[in-house]
Amino acid sequence: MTETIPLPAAAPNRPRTVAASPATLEAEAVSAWFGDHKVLDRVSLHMPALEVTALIGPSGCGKSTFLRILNRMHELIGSASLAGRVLLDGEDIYDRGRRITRARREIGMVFQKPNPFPAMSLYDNVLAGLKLNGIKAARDGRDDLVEECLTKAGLWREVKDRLRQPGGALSGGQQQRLCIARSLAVRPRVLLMDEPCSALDPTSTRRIEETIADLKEEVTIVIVTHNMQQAARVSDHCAFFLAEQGTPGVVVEHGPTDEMFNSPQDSRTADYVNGRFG
Ligand SMILES: Nc1ncnc2c1ncn2[C@@H]1O[C@H](COP(=O)(O)OP(=O)(O)OP(=O)(O)O)[C@@H](O)[C@H]1O
Repeated sequence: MTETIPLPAAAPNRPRTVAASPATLEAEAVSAWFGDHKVLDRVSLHMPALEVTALIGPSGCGKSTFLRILNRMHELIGSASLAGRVLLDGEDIYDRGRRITRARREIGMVFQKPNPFPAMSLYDNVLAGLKLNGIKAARDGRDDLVEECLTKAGLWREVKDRLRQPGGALSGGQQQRLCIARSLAVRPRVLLMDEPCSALDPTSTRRIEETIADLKEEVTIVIVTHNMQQAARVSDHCAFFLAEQGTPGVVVEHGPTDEMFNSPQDSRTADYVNGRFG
């Protein structure tokens, strides 16, 4: 089925439309398996609208698996299964009556490694998600949509005079911002980011962090990061995941980021955020 999404008005000096409406995500008792290997055990987490939630924890504790469950990408893996519920503003994204494509459109994902279409123009890269999601953008609104998304992703000024160049011609950090622009074009309500800066240099990392700060006004953000300084800089809330001695990952503690870093309740959280393990 083809859908049409609201595009910016074409008139000059128009106010920019902000069509996205950030939503609260709620995970309720989420467990996950690959075959009979249980990797998450009853994870419940409130991820509020208009805020950035960081998922932190040592390698292999299930952060990426949890993130992929939040937009129904987990089920793409043949051996994968799950239990529990994920609510987007109170509606279960796994409800039988709900289309999987709707969850993927409303809850976008930015990956660790920037993945623009390298031979496709910057302009078409931004619009690529629309086609993939079966969304029709009116021809006369496309220029405005491309400008709007590149502006929100903090890339417009750097690329506005070379929109016909290929995506692969950009630096790694610019490619990652192009991917963010592509995600924004379908007006997601939540943006999931899986270690979006781990392949980037410190300057590009800082630019992405600035972009995250700007975006949280219009899209709920959930980010996985191994970088504790980054979690402290960008997030409002943090959840600390841990899988001890072969047991499935659980959330040991979650709460406002400053409390998690300055006065954690659990000694394992304190040890982790202070770099004593992981
Ligand atoms: N496709 C898969 N098939 C089988 N097992 C998997 C698959 N993906 C992840 N796992 C297992 O699930 C567990 C959790 O992995 P996951 O990648 O979610 O952890 P993580 O906390 O994101 O790790 P990292 O920080 O290293 O990315 C690990 O034991 C991992 O080996």
